[in-house]
Amino acid sequence: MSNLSGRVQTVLGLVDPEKLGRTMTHEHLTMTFECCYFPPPQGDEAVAANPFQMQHMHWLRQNPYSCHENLLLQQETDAVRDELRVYKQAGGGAIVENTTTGLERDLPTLKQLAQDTGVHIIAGAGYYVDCTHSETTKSMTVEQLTDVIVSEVLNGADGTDIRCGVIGEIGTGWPITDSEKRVLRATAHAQTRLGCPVIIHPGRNPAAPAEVVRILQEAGGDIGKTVMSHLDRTIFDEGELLEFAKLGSYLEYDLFGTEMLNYPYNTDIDMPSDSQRVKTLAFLVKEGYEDKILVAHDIHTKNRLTKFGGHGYSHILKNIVPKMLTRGISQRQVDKILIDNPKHWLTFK
Ligand SMILES: CC(=O)NCCS(=O)(=O)O
Repeated sequence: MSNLSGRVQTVLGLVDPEKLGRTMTHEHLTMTFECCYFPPPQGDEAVAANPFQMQHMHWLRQNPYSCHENLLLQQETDAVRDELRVYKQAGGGAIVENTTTGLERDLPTLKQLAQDTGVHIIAGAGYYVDCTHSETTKSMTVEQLTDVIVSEVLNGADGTDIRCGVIGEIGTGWPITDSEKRVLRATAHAQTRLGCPVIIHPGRNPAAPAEVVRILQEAGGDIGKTVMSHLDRTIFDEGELLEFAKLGSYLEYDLFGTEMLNYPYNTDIDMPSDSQRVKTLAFLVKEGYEDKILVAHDIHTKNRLTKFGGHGYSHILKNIVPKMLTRGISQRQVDKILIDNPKHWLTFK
Protein backbone atom coordinates (compact mmCIF):
# COMPACT_ATOMS: atom_id res chain seq x y z
CA MET A 1 0.00 0.00 0.00
CA SER A 2 1.06 3.59 -0.60
CA ASN A 3 1.95 6.26 1.98
CA LEU A 4 -1.45 7.84 1.29
CA SER A 5 -2.95 5.25 3.61
CA GLY A 6 -5.68 6.59 5.93
CA ARG A 7 -5.87 9.95 4.11
CA VAL A 8 -7.95 11.59 1.40
CA GLN A 9 -6.07 13.26 -1.47
CA THR A 10 -7.52 16.62 -2.57
CA VAL A 11 -6.16 19.00 -5.21
CA LEU A 12 -4.59 20.98 -2.33
CA GLY A 13 -2.95 17.92 -0.78
CA LEU A 14 -3.72 15.22 1.75
CA VAL A 15 -6.46 15.78 4.33
CA ASP A 16 -7.82 13.97 7.35
CA PRO A 17 -11.00 12.16 6.14
CA GLU A 18 -12.91 13.61 9.12
CA LYS A 19 -12.47 17.07 7.55
CA LEU A 20 -14.53 16.37 4.42
CA GLY A 21 -18.05 16.76 5.77
CA ARG A 22 -20.99 16.47 3.40
CA THR A 23 -19.66 15.27 0.05
CA MET A 24 -21.14 15.10 -3.44
CA THR A 25 -19.33 12.15 -4.99
CA HIS A 26 -19.96 12.89 -8.67
CA GLU A 27 -19.76 16.43 -10.03
CA HIS A 28 -17.92 18.38 -12.71
CA LEU A 29 -16.71 21.94 -12.19
CA THR A 30 -14.93 22.45 -15.49
CA MET A 31 -15.18 20.20 -18.56
CA THR A 32 -16.46 19.91 -22.10
CA PHE A 33 -19.11 17.40 -23.13
CA GLU A 34 -18.77 18.05 -26.88
CA CYS A 35 -17.95 14.38 -27.38
CA CYS A 36 -21.59 13.59 -26.66
CA TYR A 37 -23.31 16.27 -28.77
CA PHE A 38 -26.71 15.06 -30.02
CA PRO A 39 -28.43 16.84 -32.95
CA PRO A 40 -31.60 18.77 -32.01
CA PRO A 41 -35.07 17.56 -32.97
CA GLN A 42 -36.01 18.61 -36.50
CA GLY A 43 -37.22 22.20 -36.57
CA ASP A 44 -35.46 23.17 -33.32
CA GLU A 45 -32.15 24.20 -34.91
CA ALA A 46 -32.77 27.92 -34.34
CA VAL A 47 -33.40 27.45 -30.60
CA ALA A 48 -30.32 25.24 -30.31
CA ALA A 49 -28.21 27.97 -31.88
CA ASN A 50 -29.36 30.62 -29.40
CA PRO A 51 -30.54 28.84 -26.27
CA PHE A 52 -29.81 31.00 -23.22
CA GLN A 53 -32.98 33.02 -23.13
CA MET A 54 -35.72 32.62 -20.55
CA GLN A 55 -38.19 31.26 -23.11
CA HIS A 56 -35.78 28.49 -24.09
CA MET A 57 -34.95 27.18 -20.62
CA HIS A 58 -37.50 24.38 -20.71
CA TRP A 59 -36.25 23.35 -24.14
CA LEU A 60 -32.69 23.30 -22.81
CA ARG A 61 -33.67 21.08 -19.89
CA GLN A 62 -35.30 18.66 -22.33
CA ASN A 63 -32.47 18.82 -24.89
CA PRO A 64 -29.29 19.65 -22.96
CA TYR A 65 -27.00 17.79 -25.37
CA SER A 66 -28.38 19.41 -28.54
CA CYS A 67 -26.75 22.79 -28.16
CA HIS A 68 -22.97 23.11 -28.58
CA GLU A 69 -22.66 26.05 -26.22
CA ASN A 70 -24.44 24.22 -23.42
CA LEU A 71 -21.72 21.56 -23.46
CA LEU A 72 -18.92 23.99 -22.56
CA LEU A 73 -19.06 24.03 -18.77
CA GLN A 74 -15.42 25.18 -18.77
CA GLN A 75 -16.61 28.66 -19.81
CA GLU A 76 -18.48 29.15 -16.51
CA THR A 77 -15.77 29.05 -13.85
CA ASP A 78 -16.93 32.32 -12.25
CA ALA A 79 -20.49 31.01 -11.91
CA VAL A 80 -19.17 27.70 -10.56
CA ARG A 81 -17.05 29.57 -7.98
CA ASP A 82 -20.15 31.47 -6.81
CA GLU A 83 -22.09 28.22 -6.59
CA LEU A 84 -19.38 26.51 -4.55
CA ARG A 85 -19.61 29.34 -2.02
CA VAL A 86 -23.37 28.78 -1.81
CA TYR A 87 -22.73 25.03 -1.48
CA LYS A 88 -20.42 25.67 1.47
CA GLN A 89 -22.97 27.97 3.11
CA ALA A 90 -25.60 25.25 2.66
CA GLY A 91 -23.40 22.84 4.63
CA GLY A 92 -21.38 21.24 1.85
CA GLY A 93 -17.78 20.32 2.57
CA ALA A 94 -16.33 18.39 -0.36
CA ILE A 95 -16.89 17.54 -4.02
CA VAL A 96 -15.46 14.72 -6.11
CA GLU A 97 -14.70 16.20 -9.54
CA ASN A 98 -14.98 13.30 -11.96
CA THR A 99 -13.51 14.87 -15.10
CA THR A 100 -11.01 12.48 -16.68
CA THR A 101 -8.88 12.48 -19.84
CA GLY A 102 -11.19 13.05 -22.80
CA LEU A 103 -13.35 15.68 -21.10
CA GLU A 104 -10.67 18.41 -20.85
CA ARG A 105 -9.76 17.98 -17.20
CA ASP A 106 -8.33 21.26 -15.86
CA LEU A 107 -6.48 20.69 -12.61
CA PRO A 108 -5.12 24.25 -12.14
CA THR A 109 -8.70 25.56 -12.26
CA LEU A 110 -9.81 22.95 -9.72
CA LYS A 111 -6.95 23.96 -7.43
CA GLN A 112 -7.87 27.64 -7.76
CA LEU A 113 -11.54 26.87 -7.03
CA ALA A 114 -10.58 24.93 -3.90
CA GLN A 115 -8.38 27.81 -2.72
CA ASP A 116 -11.04 30.44 -3.45
CA THR A 117 -13.97 28.65 -1.84
CA GLY A 118 -12.61 26.36 0.89
CA VAL A 119 -14.50 23.39 -0.59
CA HIS A 120 -12.37 20.21 -0.63
CA ILE A 121 -12.07 19.09 -4.25
CA ILE A 122 -10.94 15.58 -5.15
CA ALA A 123 -9.87 15.14 -8.79
CA GLY A 124 -10.21 12.07 -11.01
CA ALA A 125 -7.49 10.05 -12.77
CA GLY A 126 -7.89 7.91 -15.87
CA TYR A 127 -9.94 7.96 -19.05
CA TYR A 128 -13.52 8.67 -20.18
CA VAL A 129 -15.45 6.60 -22.80
CA ASP A 130 -13.99 5.09 -25.98
CA CYS A 131 -15.00 7.89 -28.38
CA THR A 132 -12.69 10.21 -26.44
CA HIS A 133 -9.71 7.81 -26.44
CA SER A 134 -6.88 9.15 -28.60
CA GLU A 135 -5.00 6.88 -31.01
CA THR A 136 -2.18 6.88 -28.47
CA THR A 137 -4.52 5.75 -25.68
CA LYS A 138 -5.96 3.04 -27.91
CA SER A 139 -2.49 1.71 -28.69
CA MET A 140 -1.32 1.53 -25.07
CA THR A 141 -0.94 -1.73 -23.18
CA VAL A 142 -2.66 -2.35 -19.84
CA GLU A 143 0.72 -1.90 -18.13
CA GLN A 144 1.32 1.47 -19.82
CA LEU A 145 -2.17 2.67 -18.95
CA THR A 146 -1.65 1.52 -15.36
CA ASP A 147 1.57 3.52 -15.12
CA VAL A 148 -0.17 6.69 -16.35
CA ILE A 149 -3.03 6.32 -13.87
CA VAL A 150 -0.69 5.57 -10.96
CA SER A 151 1.41 8.59 -11.84
CA GLU A 152 -1.68 10.86 -11.99
CA VAL A 153 -2.32 9.89 -8.38
CA LEU A 154 1.25 9.85 -7.07
CA ASN A 155 2.89 12.67 -9.04
CA GLY A 156 0.19 14.79 -10.65
CA ALA A 157 -1.64 14.85 -13.99
CA ASP A 158 -1.58 16.75 -17.29
CA GLY A 159 1.94 18.10 -16.74
CA THR A 160 1.10 19.57 -13.32
CA ASP A 161 2.03 18.49 -9.81
CA ILE A 162 -1.67 18.45 -8.84
CA ARG A 163 -2.60 14.93 -7.79
CA CYS A 164 -5.78 12.99 -8.35
CA GLY A 165 -7.51 11.41 -5.36
CA VAL A 166 -9.76 8.91 -7.13
CA ILE A 167 -9.57 6.89 -10.34
CA GLY A 168 -12.52 7.89 -12.52
CA GLU A 169 -14.98 8.49 -13.76
CA ILE A 170 -13.72 5.65 -15.90
CA GLY A 171 -15.91 5.69 -18.99
CA THR A 172 -17.48 2.58 -20.47
CA GLY A 173 -20.21 2.15 -23.07
CA TRP A 174 -22.38 -0.78 -24.06
CA PRO A 175 -21.08 -3.04 -25.33
CA ILE A 176 -17.76 -2.31 -23.64
CA THR A 177 -15.05 -1.75 -26.26
CA ASP A 178 -11.59 -3.37 -26.23
CA SER A 179 -9.96 -0.05 -25.40
CA GLU A 180 -12.39 0.49 -22.48
CA LYS A 181 -11.65 -3.04 -21.23
CA ARG A 182 -7.91 -2.30 -21.20
CA VAL A 183 -8.58 0.90 -19.23
CA LEU A 184 -10.74 -1.06 -16.77
CA ARG A 185 -7.97 -3.63 -16.24
CA ALA A 186 -5.45 -0.81 -15.78
CA THR A 187 -7.81 0.78 -13.27
CA ALA A 188 -7.93 -2.43 -11.24
CA HIS A 189 -4.14 -2.82 -11.37
CA ALA A 190 -3.61 0.80 -10.32
CA GLN A 191 -6.12 0.39 -7.50
CA THR A 192 -4.23 -2.68 -6.28
CA ARG A 193 -0.99 -0.68 -6.22
CA LEU A 194 -2.48 2.39 -4.54
CA GLY A 195 -5.39 1.18 -2.38
CA CYS A 196 -7.42 4.04 -3.81
CA PRO A 197 -11.09 4.76 -4.57
CA VAL A 198 -12.44 4.02 -8.05
CA ILE A 199 -15.58 5.36 -9.78
CA ILE A 200 -17.15 3.98 -12.96
CA HIS A 201 -19.42 5.44 -15.66
CA PRO A 202 -21.34 2.38 -16.97
CA GLY A 203 -22.97 1.95 -20.37
CA ARG A 204 -26.71 2.53 -20.72
CA ASN A 205 -27.90 -1.03 -20.32
CA PRO A 206 -29.01 -2.80 -17.12
CA ALA A 207 -26.36 -5.48 -17.70
CA ALA A 208 -23.51 -2.96 -18.00
CA PRO A 209 -22.69 -2.35 -14.29
CA ALA A 210 -22.33 -6.07 -13.48
CA GLU A 211 -20.17 -6.64 -16.55
CA VAL A 212 -17.83 -3.82 -15.46
CA VAL A 213 -17.63 -5.35 -11.97
CA ARG A 214 -16.79 -8.73 -13.52
CA ILE A 215 -13.92 -7.24 -15.55
CA LEU A 216 -12.56 -5.29 -12.58
CA GLN A 217 -12.81 -8.31 -10.28
CA GLU A 218 -11.04 -10.56 -12.77
CA ALA A 219 -8.20 -8.01 -12.87
CA GLY A 220 -7.94 -7.92 -9.06
CA GLY A 221 -9.98 -4.75 -8.41
CA ASP A 222 -11.43 -3.97 -4.99
CA ILE A 223 -15.18 -3.80 -5.64
CA GLY A 224 -15.89 -2.67 -2.06
CA LYS A 225 -13.91 0.48 -2.85
CA THR A 226 -15.57 1.08 -6.21
CA VAL A 227 -18.54 3.31 -7.02
CA MET A 228 -21.02 2.45 -9.77
CA SER A 229 -22.33 5.79 -11.05
CA HIS A 230 -25.54 6.73 -12.88
CA LEU A 231 -27.66 3.87 -11.53
CA ASP A 232 -30.66 6.18 -11.85
CA ARG A 233 -30.55 5.83 -15.67
CA THR A 234 -29.24 2.29 -15.80
CA ILE A 235 -31.05 -0.24 -13.57
CA PHE A 236 -34.81 0.17 -13.09
CA ASP A 237 -36.09 -3.22 -11.95
CA GLU A 238 -35.92 -3.61 -8.14
CA GLY A 239 -34.96 -7.29 -8.37
CA GLU A 240 -32.12 -6.52 -10.80
CA LEU A 241 -30.99 -3.67 -8.56
CA LEU A 242 -30.75 -5.96 -5.53
CA GLU A 243 -28.85 -8.55 -7.60
CA PHE A 244 -26.37 -5.86 -8.59
CA ALA A 245 -26.14 -4.47 -5.04
CA LYS A 246 -25.05 -7.92 -3.81
CA LEU A 247 -21.83 -7.55 -5.82
CA GLY A 248 -20.64 -5.06 -3.20
CA SER A 249 -19.90 -1.77 -4.97
CA TYR A 250 -21.16 1.61 -3.80
CA LEU A 251 -24.49 2.46 -5.44
CA GLU A 252 -24.55 6.01 -6.76
CA TYR A 253 -27.64 8.05 -7.66
CA ASP A 254 -25.98 11.05 -9.20
CA LEU A 255 -28.40 12.66 -11.62
CA PHE A 256 -30.46 14.49 -8.99
CA GLY A 257 -32.01 17.55 -10.60
CA THR A 258 -32.08 16.04 -14.09
CA GLU A 259 -35.64 15.39 -15.20
CA MET A 260 -36.19 14.93 -18.94
CA LEU A 261 -38.82 13.19 -21.01
CA ASN A 262 -36.69 11.84 -23.85
CA TYR A 263 -33.22 10.62 -22.95
CA PRO A 264 -31.46 10.95 -26.31
CA TYR A 265 -28.64 8.44 -25.71
CA ASN A 266 -31.15 5.62 -25.20
CA THR A 267 -34.77 6.44 -25.92
CA ASP A 268 -35.91 3.17 -24.29
CA ILE A 269 -34.88 4.69 -20.96
CA ASP A 270 -37.35 6.75 -18.93
CA MET A 271 -35.22 9.16 -16.90
CA PRO A 272 -36.66 9.10 -13.35
CA SER A 273 -37.87 12.14 -11.48
CA ASP A 274 -36.21 13.23 -8.22
CA SER A 275 -39.19 11.79 -6.31
CA GLN A 276 -38.59 8.42 -7.95
CA ARG A 277 -34.89 8.62 -7.08
CA VAL A 278 -35.72 9.27 -3.42
CA LYS A 279 -38.12 6.32 -3.49
CA THR A 280 -35.35 4.08 -4.81
CA LEU A 281 -32.97 5.30 -2.08
CA ALA A 282 -35.62 4.51 0.57
CA PHE A 283 -36.01 1.04 -0.97
CA LEU A 284 -32.25 0.41 -0.83
CA VAL A 285 -32.12 1.64 2.78
CA LYS A 286 -34.98 -0.71 3.70
CA GLU A 287 -33.10 -3.57 2.04
CA GLY A 288 -30.03 -2.90 4.20
CA TYR A 289 -27.80 -0.93 1.80
CA GLU A 290 -27.54 2.35 3.73
CA ASP A 291 -23.75 1.90 3.97
CA LYS A 292 -23.45 1.72 0.19
CA ILE A 293 -25.49 4.66 -1.12
CA LEU A 294 -23.91 7.83 -2.54
CA VAL A 295 -25.59 10.83 -4.18
CA ALA A 296 -24.71 13.76 -6.44
CA HIS A 297 -25.97 15.91 -9.34
CA ASP A 298 -23.32 15.14 -12.01
CA ILE A 299 -23.45 18.71 -13.28
CA HIS A 300 -21.91 18.49 -16.76
CA THR A 301 -23.76 21.07 -18.84
CA LYS A 302 -24.29 24.80 -18.34
CA ASN A 303 -28.09 24.65 -17.99
CA ARG A 304 -27.74 22.73 -14.72
CA LEU A 305 -26.09 25.76 -13.08
CA THR A 306 -28.29 28.15 -11.09
CA LYS A 307 -26.97 30.97 -13.31
CA PHE A 308 -29.06 29.47 -16.10
CA GLY A 309 -32.07 28.54 -13.98
CA GLY A 310 -30.76 25.09 -13.12
CA HIS A 311 -30.68 23.14 -9.86
CA GLY A 312 -27.04 23.83 -9.02
CA TYR A 313 -24.66 22.01 -6.67
CA SER A 314 -26.78 22.66 -3.54
CA HIS A 315 -30.03 21.07 -4.76
CA ILE A 316 -29.52 17.86 -2.79
CA LEU A 317 -28.68 19.68 0.44
CA LYS A 318 -31.50 22.19 0.08
CA ASN A 319 -34.31 20.18 -1.52
CA ILE A 320 -33.59 16.46 -1.62
CA VAL A 321 -32.53 15.93 2.00
CA PRO A 322 -35.82 17.34 3.38
CA LYS A 323 -37.70 15.07 0.97
CA MET A 324 -35.64 12.04 2.06
CA LEU A 325 -36.59 12.75 5.67
CA THR A 326 -40.28 12.60 4.76
CA ARG A 327 -39.89 9.31 2.90
CA GLY A 328 -38.64 7.00 5.62
CA ILE A 329 -34.93 7.86 5.56
CA SER A 330 -33.73 8.99 9.00
CA GLN A 331 -31.31 11.86 9.73
CA ARG A 332 -28.70 9.28 10.78
CA GLN A 333 -29.09 7.50 7.43
CA VAL A 334 -28.91 10.81 5.54
CA ASP A 335 -25.66 11.58 7.36
CA LYS A 336 -24.30 8.19 6.36
CA ILE A 337 -25.13 8.85 2.71
CA LEU A 338 -23.69 12.37 2.69
CA ILE A 339 -20.78 12.10 5.13
CA ASP A 340 -19.76 8.61 6.25
CA ASN A 341 -20.05 6.66 3.00
CA PRO A 342 -18.08 9.21 0.94
CA LYS A 343 -15.46 9.42 3.69
CA HIS A 344 -14.95 5.65 3.81
CA TRP A 345 -14.85 5.36 0.03
CA LEU A 346 -12.38 8.24 -0.43
CA THR A 347 -9.90 7.16 2.26
CA PHE A 348 -6.86 5.36 0.84
CA LYS A 349 -6.35 1.86 2.27
C1 LIG B 1 -20.34 13.47 -17.67
C2 LIG B 1 -21.16 12.24 -17.77
O1 LIG B 1 -20.69 11.21 -18.14
N1 LIG B 1 -22.41 12.33 -17.43
C3 LIG B 1 -23.32 11.23 -17.55
C4 LIG B 1 -24.36 11.54 -18.48
S1 LIG B 1 -25.43 10.21 -18.68
O2 LIG B 1 -26.48 10.69 -19.54
O3 LIG B 1 -25.96 9.79 -17.39
O4 LIG B 1 -24.70 9.09 -19.26
